[in-house]
Amino acid sequence: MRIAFAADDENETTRAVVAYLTAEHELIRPARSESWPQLGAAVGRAVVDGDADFGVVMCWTGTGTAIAANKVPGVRAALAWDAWIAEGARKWNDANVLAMSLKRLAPDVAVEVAKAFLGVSEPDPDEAANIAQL
Ligand SMILES: O=C(CO)[C@H](O)[C@H](O)COP(=O)(O)O
Repeated sequence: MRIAFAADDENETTRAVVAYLTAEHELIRPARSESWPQLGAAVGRAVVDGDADFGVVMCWTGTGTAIAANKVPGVRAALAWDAWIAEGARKWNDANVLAMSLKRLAPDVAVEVAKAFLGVSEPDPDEAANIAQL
């Protein structure tokens, strides 16, 4: 899949996520900046515009990039810190952008979270009515 990715800092965790996305998906970098509001918005726009299937954003907490992405109409960005939360965000919320903390997730956990998020092909149809209200 085409994954739009941005992070406002680089460390072992972001490098592990980039390596995974590059190996398993097509990595798209819609913006290079250290401004987390701009990065979150750029990834959100890439998803909504159809340039990417999903987005992954990372900042120190994950929250700022999630908020910035969610300001783009049509984006449903979810902050996730473990695989269950990430999988649930896709299944039950049809999230289209994953946000993670690059400071609090170990590299292997961040990759596991991204894999769980991107591993769900379709949201749960039982949630369709709820998702439609978002
Ligand atoms: O987690 C973040 C936003 O939620 C940022 O990564 C953190 O606040 C650092 O930002 P800056 O480099 O602009 O000081």
